[in-house]
Amino acid sequence: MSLSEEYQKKLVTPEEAVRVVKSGDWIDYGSFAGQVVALDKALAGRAEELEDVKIRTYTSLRMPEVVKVDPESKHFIFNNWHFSGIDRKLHDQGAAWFIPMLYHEVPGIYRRFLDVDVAMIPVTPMDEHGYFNFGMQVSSTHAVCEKAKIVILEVNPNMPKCLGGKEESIHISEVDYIVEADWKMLQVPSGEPKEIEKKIASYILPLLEDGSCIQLGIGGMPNALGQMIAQSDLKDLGLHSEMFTESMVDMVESGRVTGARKNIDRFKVVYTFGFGTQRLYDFLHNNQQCAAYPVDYVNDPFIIAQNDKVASINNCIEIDLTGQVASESSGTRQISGTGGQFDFAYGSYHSKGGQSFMAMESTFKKGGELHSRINPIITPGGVVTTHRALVQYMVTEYGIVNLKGKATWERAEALISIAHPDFRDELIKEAEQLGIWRHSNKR
Ligand SMILES: CC(=O)SCCNC(=O)CCNC(=O)[C@H](O)C(C)(C)COP(=O)(O)OP(=O)(O)OC[C@H]1O[C@@H](n2cnc3c(N)ncnc32)[C@H](O)[C@@H]1OP(=O)(O)O
Ligand SMILES: CCCC(=O)O
Repeated sequence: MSLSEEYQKKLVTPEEAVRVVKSGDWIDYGSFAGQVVALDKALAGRAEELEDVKIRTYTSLRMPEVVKVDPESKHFIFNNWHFSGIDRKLHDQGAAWFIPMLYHEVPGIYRRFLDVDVAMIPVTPMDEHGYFNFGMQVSSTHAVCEKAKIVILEVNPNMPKCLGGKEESIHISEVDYIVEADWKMLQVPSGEPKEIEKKIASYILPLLEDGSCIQLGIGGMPNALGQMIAQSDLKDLGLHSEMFTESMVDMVESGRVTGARKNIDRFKVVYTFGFGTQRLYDFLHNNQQCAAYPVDYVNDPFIIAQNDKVASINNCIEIDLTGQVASESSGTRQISGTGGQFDFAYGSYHSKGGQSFMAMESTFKKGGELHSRINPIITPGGVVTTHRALVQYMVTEYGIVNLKGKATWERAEALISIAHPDFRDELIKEAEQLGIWRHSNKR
C-alpha cells in the first residue's frame, strides 16, 4: 500500500474518530497552542453517552469544548500539567485538576506509570516519507503516542513544521486514525514590557556575557530582557530554552545568537515548545537554525549543564525570608505549575559559569491594597517551586542579591534590601521574631 493509500484508509471524520472513546478512558489532548480542536468538539458532542473520561493536557490557550458542555465534570475530568489563565479559572470553579510534576520527568512518567487509551494530537500534513510533525509541541508528545493504545492525528496545514533533534514527528505506520482540520494558530502576543519589568531586566543584563547560553521563562520580565539582549552588544549567545518565546525571534534576528560557543547542539537554537504570534510561527517553520527536542532532553539538568555559562531567567510569585521560592501558587490557589523552573535552576548551577535568576516585582495589588511578595513565610498553603538551597540570584525592581551559601540571617538581610521600602521595617520585626535576624544586620 502506498503512503497516500494508507492515509486515505485511516482518514475519518472527527465524529467517527471519537467513537473509539469509552467511558473511563484516559485521553491525551495535545498541548499549548496544539490542543486538538475538531476532536475536542466531536468528543464534547458525545458527553451524554460517556462517564468518567479523563483528559490530560498542558496549558490551555482555548476554552476546551468538553469543559464548556460539562462544567460540573459529570462526564469529563480535565487534568492539566501546567495551568494557563484559562485553566486556573477552571480550577477555581472546580472544573479542572492539576498534575504536579518536574517537567523534565514527564516523558518518563508516561513511559513508566501512565495509561493512555487514546492520544489525540494536532500535527502538520504528512511529508513525502510518511511523517507528521508535532509542530511546536515536542514536549512529551512522542512518549504519549508510544503509550497510547489508539493514536488519532488532527492534521492542520496551519501548524508550523518544527525541525527537530529527535521525537518531533510520528510515522503513519504508528497512527490509527487521521482527521483533517484547518483552525488558525492562536495568536498570543507578549505585550509591551512594563517599565518595572525593564528595571528588573536591567539588573540581569550586565551579568550576561559573550557566549552565555540563555533560557527565558514565561512572563513580561523575561520578554523585556530578551528585547534588551537583542539591542545589546553581546556576541555569540546560545539559546537552550524550554519555551521558545517571542523575544527570542528578536534575539536571533539581531544577530546576537549564533550558538557558536555551545558545547552541545552547536549553532542550534534548542527548545521543547513555543507559542506566540504568527511572526514566531513563521520563524520556527522549517527553520534549520532551530531544533525541537523532547523535554526529557531539553530540561534534563545534566544536558542543560553541558553548555557553559548557562543563564536561566524565570519569574516567581513570592519568596520567604529564608529564600524558598513559590512560583506556581498563591496560598492554596494553583496559578500555573512547576514547569521547568526547578530543572533550569538545578542545571544552570552545574554549568561551568552558570547562573540562575529568579525575578518578580516586589509587590502586587489585591483589592486596591499593596502587598509585599517578600514575606516572612510563604502564604499558608503555598507550594515551594524552587528549594531555597537551589536559589541563586533573586531580583526585584530594587536590586539583585545572591543567596547561594548565605546563612538565614544573611538571606533575610539580603532579601529585605530588595523589598519595597514600605514593608522593610515590618519584615525586619518579623525576621527578629523568626530568629533569623542578627543585631549586626543592616536595617
Ligand atoms: C515557559 C517557561 O516559563 S520556562 C520555565 C519556567 N517555568 C516556570 O518558571 C514556572 C513557574 N512560573 C510561572 O508560572 C510564571 O512565571 C508566573 C506565574 C510566576 C508569572 O507569570 P506571569 O505571566 O508574569 O504572571 P501574572 O503576573 O500574569 O500573574 C499570573 C496570575 O497569578 C496571580 N498572581 C501573581 N502574583 C501573585 C501574588 N503575589 N499573589 C497572588 N496572586 C498572584 C495574578 O493575579 C494572575 O492571576 P489571574 O490571571 O487570575 O489574575
Ligand atoms: C509546561 C511548562 C511550562 C513552564 O515551565 O512554565
